Amino acid sequence: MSDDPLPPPSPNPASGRTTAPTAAVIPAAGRGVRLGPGAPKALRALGGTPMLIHAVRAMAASRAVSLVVVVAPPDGAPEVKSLLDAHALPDRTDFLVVPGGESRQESVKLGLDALPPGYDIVLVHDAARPLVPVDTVDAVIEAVRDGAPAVVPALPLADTVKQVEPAGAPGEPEPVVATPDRSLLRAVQTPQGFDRATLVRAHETVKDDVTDDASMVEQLGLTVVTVPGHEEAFKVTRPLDLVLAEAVLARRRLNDGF
Ligand SMILES: Nc1ccn([C@@H]2O[C@H](COP(=O)(O)OP(=O)(O)OP(=O)(O)O)[C@@H](O)[C@H]2O)c(=O)n1
Ligand SMILES: C[C@](O)(CO)[C@H](O)COP(=O)(O)O
Repeated sequence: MSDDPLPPPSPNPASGRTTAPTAAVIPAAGRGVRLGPGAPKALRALGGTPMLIHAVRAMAASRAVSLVVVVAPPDGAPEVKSLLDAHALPDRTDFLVVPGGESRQESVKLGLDALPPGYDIVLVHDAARPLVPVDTVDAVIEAVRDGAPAVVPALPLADTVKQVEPAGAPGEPEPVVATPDRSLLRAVQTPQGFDRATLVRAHETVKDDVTDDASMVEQLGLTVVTVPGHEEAFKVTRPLDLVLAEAVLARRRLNDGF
C-alpha cells in the first residue's frame, strides 16, 4: 500500500469494470464492546485471519469495486495498513486507510471525506459483516446502477417483534405496548449502496445519531429500496456470532477443498 494520493478511476468496460466506478467504505473503528474484552472487533481473528481482512476481501471480490476505504480505529491506522500489506488482496483494487471517529456515523463520514473524485457509486459495509457473499454485493451495486439512490440488503424476521415501554431500571420488566405486523418488517444488512452525491448530502444534512446510512437518506425524503439479503451476511456482534462465523467459514473451506 502506497501513501501517494490516488488518481481518479479510469473506467474500462473491457476489464469487467462498470461505467460507474464503485468504491466501498468499510467502517472498522468500533471497539466491539458487545463481543467482550479484547482487541478492537475488526482486528480479532476469524479462521486465523482478522475479521477486517475478510470484509475487505468480500468487497474486493466484486469486480465492480475498484477502491476500498478502510476506516481504522482512531489510533490504529498504521496497524491496519500493515495488515492490508501482509494479506493477499486483488491487484485490481486500490486501498486507502483513514482513522475513524467516536460513532459509526462519524467513521463513515471520515471515510467518505477521503474518497477521491470519480467514484459515483459508494458502498458502506460493516467490517463486522465479514462473510457477506459477493452475489449480495453485486445485487446492491446493480440496483444503484439501475437508478436507486439508496439500496439495502434485507431479510424477513424470524422472531415476532414487540414494542415495549423501556424499563425504568436495568432488570425491571418492560410492558409491551404493541406487536408490529412482522410481514412488513425487514432486518437490514450491509453493504448498503448509494449514489455518491446522495450519501454525501445525507451525511452533511442529518445530524441525529442513526444506526445505518440508509436511514439518513430516508430523512432526506428519498426512497430506499431493498434487495434480498443473505443469512451469511450476519453481523458479528456477540460472542455466539463469532462461533457461527467460524462454523460458516469452516464449511466454506471444506466445500472449497482447502
Ligand atoms: N466509532 C465506530 C463505531 C463502529 N464502527 C463500525 O461500525 C460497524 C458496525 O458497528 P458494530 O457492530 O456496532 O461495532 P462496534 O461499535 O464495534 O460494536 P459495539 O457496539 O458492541 O461496541 C463495525 O464494523 C464497527 O467497526 C466504526 O467504524 N466506528
Ligand atoms: C448498519 C447495520 O449493520 C445495519 O443493520 C446496523 O445498523 C449497525 O448497527 P450497530 O448497532 O452499529 O451494530
